[in-house]
Formats: sequence, structure tokens, C-alpha cells
Amino acid sequence: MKMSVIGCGYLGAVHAAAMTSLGHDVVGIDVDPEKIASLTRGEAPFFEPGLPELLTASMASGQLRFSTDIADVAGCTVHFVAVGTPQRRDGHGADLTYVDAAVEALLPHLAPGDLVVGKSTVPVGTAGRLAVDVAATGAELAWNPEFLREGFAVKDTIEPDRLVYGVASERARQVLDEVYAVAVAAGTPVVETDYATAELVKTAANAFLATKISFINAMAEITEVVGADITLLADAIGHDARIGRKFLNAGIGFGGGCLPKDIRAFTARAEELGRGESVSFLKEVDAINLRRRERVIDLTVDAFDGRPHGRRVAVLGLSFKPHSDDIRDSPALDVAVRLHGLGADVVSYDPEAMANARRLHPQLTYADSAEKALAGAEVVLLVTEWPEFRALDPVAAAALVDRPVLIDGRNVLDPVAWRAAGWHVTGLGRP
Ligand SMILES: NC(=O)c1ccc[n+]([C@@H]2O[C@H](COP(=O)([O-])OP(=O)(O)OC[C@H]3O[C@@H](n4cnc5c(N)ncnc54)[C@H](O)[C@@H]3O)[C@@H](O)[C@H]2O)c1
Ligand SMILES: O=c1ccn([C@@H]2O[C@H](COP(=O)(O)OP(=O)(O)O[C@H]3O[C@H](CO)[C@@H](O)[C@H](O)[C@H]3O)[C@@H](O)[C@H]2O)c(=O)[nH]1
Repeated sequence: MKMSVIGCGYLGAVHAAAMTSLGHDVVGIDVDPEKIASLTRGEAPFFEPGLPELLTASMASGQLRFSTDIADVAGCTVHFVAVGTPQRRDGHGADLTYVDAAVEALLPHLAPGDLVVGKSTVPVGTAGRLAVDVAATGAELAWNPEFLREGFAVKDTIEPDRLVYGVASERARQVLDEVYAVAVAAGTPVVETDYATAELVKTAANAFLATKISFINAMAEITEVVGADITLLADAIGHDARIGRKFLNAGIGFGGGCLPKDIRAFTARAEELGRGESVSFLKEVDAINLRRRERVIDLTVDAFDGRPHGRRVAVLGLSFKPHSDDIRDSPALDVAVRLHGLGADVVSYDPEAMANARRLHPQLTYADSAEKALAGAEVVLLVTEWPEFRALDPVAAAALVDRPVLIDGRNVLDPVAWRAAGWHVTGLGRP
């Protein structure tokens, strides 16, 4: 099939490239000329394992091209909308400006029988509103939310856990079955719904994941008062198959371009619908999450007896999670910036996110290796659990720092081994 992907950010660029693996011809459209220039050179504008190889192969085979000109969707019969839906500047809900602009730009280029497929995460009710304008052209709308995780985005797109088709006709379902024929033939479960359910599935999935993380972080607030161990607690409750161990890693909390903004947008939409109380717990989920960052800052300030000014802190990690260079709402970067704001001498290192961090926060000091960040540090904060930080040798690290004080914001280092090497170790929610 010939298809377009409107919006080539994290989601759209991966989706465009992955659709070629499913056998389709794809044109990716974005309003950002730099992004399109980079993609056209076969260079991913962000770090995503496997994406550069896929881009190169798909472009070499002629199945994939990119353009800033929406008229280049000509000849495509399926059009994915994958533009951003960030938090609004006033904080109240999702900013739908980009989705509205993308659909409006697409309308004159639609032919009767085309399918417009929304992939962006939107407040419930958006698809129903957009479907009217799309139908006026003789085309049809479907909503097909995306569940990929950054860092595993290529695999998650080619081999999704499930596909959700928010459709208004049998024909739309058939077109989506054709789009995802490879995955469907491999047995991927398909859940067919109306528009509103499809929109809510996405919002509910992210709300559930955020709630699971904040649940374990709330437990961590209790375990750290009584000297209990949150990691063992998570292991023990996680053995119950009804609970499961995934997304029970306590630490500095969740960030990124999705979970934080999506729970806030959900809360705002529920309030608009007169059902704010149904999801009021998400405000607590958000508050618990943000308190974990405060905790790391407080522990650091305490490690300097309340006077962090001019004291050297090594911050290991800046991205919101490993295997990504994304710094959107990153707890790691937030902590680095705020400690700098308190006058600490913060030296940060991240294997992939430093260029993004430097652009946004040129005031911070960046080291070009973990070892250089550690040199002369009086407190070491581990805030993104990259494999290379997990593999640090505590004896070698102790030789680099001024004072062997470690705050493990992700609970990934072995406290026994680090203490044996002379470190004073504090975890989040564990002794
Ligand atoms: N990033 C993820 O892991 C992920 C996963 C699932 C769902 N989502 C959802 O997908 C959507 C996109 O997220 P993202 O992380 O890719 O955002 P992003 O900010 O990385 O990318 C959005 C892209 O859309 C482009 N754009 C904006 N207006 C446009 C227009 N009118 N025409 C063409 N291009 C336009 C921007 O230039 C940008 O490149 C959001 O709704 C997000 O919640 C993201
Ligand atoms: O036990 C855990 C698991 C995750 N996190 C943090 O939670 C955040 C989000 O992690 P993850 O969900 O893996 O990252 P995303 O790539 O943002 O993916 C989420 O957001 C996407 C965009 O909506 C969805 O498509 C995915 O299904 C959903 O997992 C990160 O800061 C993690 O460090 C924890 O603190 N503890």
C-alpha cells in the first residue's frame, strides 16, 4: 500500500520506517525542514536503537522518502497523523493545535475512499470531531493509538502487543487489517472499537502505568521511614501473577514525553466531562511522582549538611530513561538543573542525551564520560539507569571521587558491593 505519515517526530519517524518493513511504500511529512533534511540523509534526528539501519535500508529500497510538502501525499490512500499533542502552556489539557493543523492541511489532498488514521494521543472526543471534516472529502477517519516504548520503538511497532482499531465502518477495519497484515498474520490481537473507546484505551493504558509506578514509589516513602526494602517488597508482590513485577521499579519516578502529560490531559478532559472525581487519583499519582525528585534533592542537600553551594555533584544520566536521548520532562535533568540552581557545582554525563540537554540548559557543566563526571565529586547521583552506569566498578569509582557518597536514584547498584568498596550508599526506599 502507499501511505503517508504526517509528523515525523519520535512516533512518526519510527512508524514511517517500520511500515516499510510491513511491505508498504511510505512518504513522511513534517513541517520541520531540519528534521526532514536529516531523515532524507538517512539520519535519525534522535537516538532510537535500530532506527538508523531501518531508515537506510528503506530509503535504499525506494520504499521510504520524506518531504516538507503536504502535496507529496498524492497517490497515498492511507494517511497516519502522528503529530505532537503536548501539554498546553496554561497546563490545562492537551494542545491540539498540531493535530488540527495537520488534518486541515491534509483535507484538500484527500481522495474519496482514503483512510486517515490518527495515531497521536488525544483527549476522548477528538476523533469524533475530526471525522466530520474528513468525511466531507469522501475519505474516512480511524483512530489507531500507538503503544510503543522509546528505546524499543522499532520492535514495538513491527511486533506490537496488540492493535486497537477505533473505526466507524467495516471497510476501515479491512484497510487497517491490510496495513498490519504481517502483524495480524503473526497472531497480534486486534481490538476493534468505536472512536471514543480507542482514544480512552491509550489514555487508560498510560494512566495505569503511571499509577503502578507511583504506587510503588508511595510504598517507597513508607519503607524508607521504617528501614524496609522497596526492592524486595516489589519482588515479593510482583510474584503474584495478578500484580506482576513490571513497572514496579521504585526510584526517582517517571518522566518523558508521554506519561506525565497524558495523565494531566486525562484529568483535564475528565473535568471537562464533569467526571473529574473519577480520575482525581491521577493528581495524587502526579504529586507522588514529583515528590521523588524532591527526595533526591533533599538527600543531596543533606549530604552537604544543608550547604550545597559550590560543592561538586556528579549526575549520571540526563535522559528520562535509558536507551533514549529524550529529555522531555526528565526527572534526571530536572534534578541536575535544580541542584545547579541551589548553587551546587553539578557535572553531568549521559551516553546519548547530552546534546539535547546542552541545547536546553547551557548553564550546566557536561563531562564527556562517566569517569570524568566522577572526578572530584563529593556526591554521586545515579538518576538514569544506563547499562554503563550499572556496570561501574565501585572500587575504581571510589578512586576518582573526593568523597565516596552515592545516591542511587534508580535502585540499580548493589549496595553491598558499593559499601564494601567504601561508599556511603543511599537508595530510594531501601536501606
Ligand atoms: N514518543 C512516543 O514514544 C509516543 C508513543 C506513543 C504515542 N505517542 C504520541 O504520538 C504523538 C507524537 O509524539 P512524538 O513523541 O512523536 O512527538 P514529537 O514532538 O517528537 O513529534 C511531533 C512532530 O510533528 C511535527 N508536526 C507538528 N505539526 C505538524 C504539521 N501540521 N504537519 C506535519 N508535521 C507536524 C513536528 O515538527 C514534530 O516533528 C503524541 O500525541 C504522543 O503522545 C508518542
Ligand atoms: O518501573 C518503572 C518503569 C518505568 N519508570 C519510568 O517511567 C517512565 C516511562 O517509561 P516507559 O513507559 O518505559 O517509557 P515511554 O517510552 O515514555 O513509554 C510510555 O509512553 C508511551 C507514549 O504514550 C507509550 O506508548 C508506552 O506504552 C508507555 O510505556 C521513565 O521515566 C521510566 O524511567 C519507572 O520509574 N519505574
